[in-house]
Amino acid sequence: MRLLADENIPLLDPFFAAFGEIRRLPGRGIDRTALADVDALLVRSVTRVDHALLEGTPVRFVGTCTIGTDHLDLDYFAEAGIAWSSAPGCNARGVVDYVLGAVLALAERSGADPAQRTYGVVGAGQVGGRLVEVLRGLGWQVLVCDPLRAVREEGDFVDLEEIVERCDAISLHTPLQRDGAHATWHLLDAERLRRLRPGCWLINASRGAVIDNAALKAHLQAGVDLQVVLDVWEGEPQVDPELAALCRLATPHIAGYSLDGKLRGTEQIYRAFCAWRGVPAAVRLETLLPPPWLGELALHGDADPAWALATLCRAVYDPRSDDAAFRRSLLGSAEARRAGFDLLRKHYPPRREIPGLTVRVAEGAAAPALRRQLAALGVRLG
Ligand SMILES: NC(=O)c1ccc[n+]([C@@H]2O[C@H](COP(=O)([O-])OP(=O)(O)OC[C@H]3O[C@@H](n4cnc5c(N)ncnc54)[C@H](O)[C@@H]3O)[C@@H](O)[C@H]2O)c1
Ligand SMILES: O=C(O)[C@H](O)[C@H](O)COP(=O)(O)O
Repeated sequence: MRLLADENIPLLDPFFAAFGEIRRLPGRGIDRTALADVDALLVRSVTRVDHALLEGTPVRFVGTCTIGTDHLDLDYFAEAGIAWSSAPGCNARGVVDYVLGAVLALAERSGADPAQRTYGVVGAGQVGGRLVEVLRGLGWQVLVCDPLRAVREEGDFVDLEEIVERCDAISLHTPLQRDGAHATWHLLDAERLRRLRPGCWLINASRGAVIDNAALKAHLQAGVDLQVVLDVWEGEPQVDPELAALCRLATPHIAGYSLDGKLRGTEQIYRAFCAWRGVPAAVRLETLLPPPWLGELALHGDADPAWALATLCRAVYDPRSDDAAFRRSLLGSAEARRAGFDLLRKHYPPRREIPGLTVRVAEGAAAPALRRQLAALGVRLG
């Protein structure tokens, strides 16, 4: 059996070497010629996998080690009888940690208390759903917009217009859907951007085109008070440096790039591949995932919970370092910027997730509040 894989997929050998030959290529370099004798294709999000790529090739299985599937032509797969799988939820926690880090950075910069804002989460699936749980667990006010969930289940959902009008921090977590009743392409268009509350924090770690980037740039250039954090960009890997300069935080589509999330992505595709082959999944991620690097910490029982929240989150991950590296990469030519976007992602420093922490809290006046907060963050209590 021959497998072709994006070279940025980690742990290919431990999970897939037993099945046959594994060839590796940059995800953007995978073409029909490379697939001429390939049975299974393993990608991340940068390879468009459709009729044009697969027609006439022997590929019968496609796995994407990512949450997003907007780069896959699923209708064509169904028509052509090609088995496929994505990795739902694999890096959702990485994105939650990114949003927390972004919120804390915006709060520090503006002097605002993050606990006093009204958060709006748009899209409450694997990522947004976890984010809502964490924010509400912290005792923060959160409005949730997810029209697809709203028709399926009881719950406290609001529409997008209410999010736009009432929230002073909005985080987008929808898939990119170009058409249909719940299309998300340019969900935040010029008109909705205009109606955002002054001083609003707007975070996009979903897909670039969920916000109309040209409209956003024009809006920011007009001097509107809007604090924007973008991890994803229309047209990436080409990023508009003028738009990036207008953002408070700008990163190269790495919100979900925790080491844990990337390895989970490969494992989930390995499991789907084994199921497709009809063989048991013998390799276990637990044996391959390194232990948390920041293991155990102790907090004084009188520690200020707001200080503890910021300190613990930042100790695990602070998106400002990714922002600084990305801004440096945007100084060169258009070609260098495009290459820089992919290089930063290819050589991304391993980062772990907040729930890997174990924290002991000594007895003290703030101990109950600290324990509640740690539980909300998903931290283990030692
Ligand atoms: N930046 C990153 O590194 C990164 C990492 C992971 C995922 N993502 C992106 O985030 C997206 C969300 O991930 P997920 O795992 O939560 O996906 P998911 O499919 O689990 O959840 C998406 C949610 O959005 C809702 N939704 C769909 N259309 C909507 C609309 N018009 N308005 C409001 N809600 C709508 C769905 O009902 C669903 O509950 C992915 O599709 C992917 O594009 C980005
Ligand atoms: O959809 C996802 O899982 C994320 O956007 C993921 O971070 C994409 O990873 P990439 O393909 O950019 O390596």
